[in-house]
Amino acid sequence: MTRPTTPVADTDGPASSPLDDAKAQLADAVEFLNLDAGTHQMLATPRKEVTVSVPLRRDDGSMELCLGHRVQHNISRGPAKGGIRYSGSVNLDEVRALAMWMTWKCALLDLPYGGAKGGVAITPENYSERELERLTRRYTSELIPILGPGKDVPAPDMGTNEQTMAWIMDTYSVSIGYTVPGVVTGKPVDLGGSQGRAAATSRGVVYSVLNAMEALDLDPVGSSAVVQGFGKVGRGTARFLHDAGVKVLAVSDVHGAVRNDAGIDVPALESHVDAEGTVVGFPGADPTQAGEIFSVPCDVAVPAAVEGVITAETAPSVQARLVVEAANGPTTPAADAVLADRDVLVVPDILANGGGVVVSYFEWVQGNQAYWWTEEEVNDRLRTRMNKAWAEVTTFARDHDLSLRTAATTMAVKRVAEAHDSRGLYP
Ligand SMILES: NC(=O)C1=CN([C@@H]2O[C@H](COP(=O)(O)OP(=O)(O)OC[C@H]3O[C@@H](n4cnc5c(N)ncnc54)[C@H](OP(=O)(O)O)[C@@H]3O)[C@@H](O)[C@H]2O)C=CC1
Ligand SMILES: O=C(O)CCC(=O)C(=O)O
Repeated sequence: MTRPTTPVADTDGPASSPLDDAKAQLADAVEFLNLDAGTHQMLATPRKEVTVSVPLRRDDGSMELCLGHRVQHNISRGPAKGGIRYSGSVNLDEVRALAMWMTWKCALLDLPYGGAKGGVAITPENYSERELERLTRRYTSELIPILGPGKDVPAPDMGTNEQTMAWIMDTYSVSIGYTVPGVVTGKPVDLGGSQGRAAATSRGVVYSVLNAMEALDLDPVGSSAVVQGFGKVGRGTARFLHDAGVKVLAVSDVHGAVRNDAGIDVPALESHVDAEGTVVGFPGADPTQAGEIFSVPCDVAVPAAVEGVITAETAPSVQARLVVEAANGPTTPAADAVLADRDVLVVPDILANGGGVVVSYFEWVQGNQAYWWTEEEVNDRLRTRMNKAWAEVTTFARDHDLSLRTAATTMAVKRVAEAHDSRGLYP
């Protein structure tokens, strides 16, 4: 199927940029913690940013210049950590926001990492596999001085996957002169990837859904959900919700959306997507407006695509009792306020989608020890970490009368600021 030139967005456009949103969330935490202006500025500013022009030889012999970025937002608690995104909408400010969210996510989940994100402004569907390999290798070569298992460890994000990580690992290793599996996570299992990493983000999202349902006294069996995005995260989330007895009423991707109020047969939809490359045309559901997916009446709405899709304008039409953020930054601060007024509980991205980086950490730990865990061990440890973070955030929110987002961000910011201070006065 041809990719639409204008992506199907669920709003008329974000009311604020992801970086504005991330900075507003940080400001709330800084205010609560009463941090000084200098510390606020330090936390609001990336420690290192690299922008590279990547010359790409297309298969037809022509040359194209692609712009790539890597932003290391913070390294106070350990090496920078975070995914690499390939998308036509990548820009430096977006990468800055995503890197800042990674810092808070790693701190919240108590991982020994700072935060980073990378991106290349290309639409991967428009490139052949050989072109993507050349692009990835050249982008990696440009970044080699700032990457490394103790410096900055990329992982997959939108538009990238295990294969991308294998190319990065190989390019880095060839340059260093020996194999360095710990330079990336989210690798193929036969190259030192972890069991359970591919499904970890979705699994963690569903643990968050189940924890939040328990808090709202909602029985998962027979409850209902909608999922925006049917990629690595959205697809697994829909599948695990289905497995937990939740009826998935609607899903969308960049091409459109499908809806079945009796509940979509998610495994059948997965087979359809494997064959057709999109949810559109699935015979077990009706076509519906992708832009209206969050107005479908249901218990849980899961944004699992891009930032800024729930805005002050669209939040009043959200029908769910719960929004669980599988995507990074899907809800703007103005939308948060609208949802709070309407008693819609929002489980924030840095908590809800933390399962991916938790298992990336497990992959890094296993690689460092050259000792591999079973998938069951990985999933058990993931669940323990997610449940611990859920308990900590909900307790902090209750004790201080904060939203889950402000509680989570505040806890994370406090940990990062304290790590910075502990390292001494002249770091
Ligand atoms: N991968 C990971 O481990 C983690 C990812 N995340 C976040 O989860 C989100 C999804 O990432 P991931 O699943 O890896 O990415 P993928 O590239 O695997 O999938 C993205 C999905 O979103 C769809 N999509 C893209 N733009 C839109 C749009 N405007 N409206 C509706 N659907 C859209 C895509 O459609 P199509 O298939 O048609 O292209 C695709 O189904 C991102 O916000 C990412 O940062 C967070 C934590 C970890
Ligand atoms: O696994 C990782 O290191 C990071 C995944 C990611 O990019 C994210 O959590 O947003």
